[in-house]
Amino acid sequence: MSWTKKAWEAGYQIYEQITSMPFNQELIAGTLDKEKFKFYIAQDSLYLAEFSRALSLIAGRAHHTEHVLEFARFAEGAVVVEHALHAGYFQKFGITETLPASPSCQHYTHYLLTKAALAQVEVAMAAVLPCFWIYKEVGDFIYQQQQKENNPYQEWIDTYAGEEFAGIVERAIKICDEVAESCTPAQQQTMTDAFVMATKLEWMFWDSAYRQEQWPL
Ligand SMILES: Cc1ncc(CN)c(N)n1
Repeated sequence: MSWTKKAWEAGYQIYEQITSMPFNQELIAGTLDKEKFKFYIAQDSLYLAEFSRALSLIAGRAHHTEHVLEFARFAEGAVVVEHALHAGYFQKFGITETLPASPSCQHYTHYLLTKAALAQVEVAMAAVLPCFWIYKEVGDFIYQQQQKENNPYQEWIDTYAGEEFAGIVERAIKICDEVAESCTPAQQQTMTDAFVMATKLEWMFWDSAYRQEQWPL
């Protein structure tokens, strides 16, 4: 079995819990409170800037030239394509102020940056994979389930359920399988642990947006 199949199985229960979260169920119905979505988009903008830095770090540490180039393209895509989506929502919902990163956003971005800078590069690649793969699966799930016309969150759904994003995710999965082949079983387990941890952090990010999480102090 390929490493990515094993990793997906290891994180599958968390993925299922993500699809049933109120944030995503209400996104499907188009009933999600705009304030919660605004909070999510503002935090996600902060997230994407750091995610792009993590991808750039991985690009610089990758062993194969093709992987260097792919991660550099992923880094560009996170800022150019996904940020464009956010810019549209910033305008649509009149988001002007820059908020500080929430505890969950900060925790997640620091986790990715730490792995990108300090972990074995294959583990760093595994840590960022849920950021691609979970979003694609959640995007597809929401797209298939959506019931409402004129969903205010349609652009978001279309981006993550779209073909362009699917192509990027396919490439990220392929690279992880390629690099996992040269890892020992113990290293592959460390990759899986990083994949599962990042999947949990995805759950926390959505949960924190729904609660509009604040710093206690
Ligand atoms: C928190 C989070 N994770 C992943 C993605 C998709 N790159 C995102 N936009 N935001």
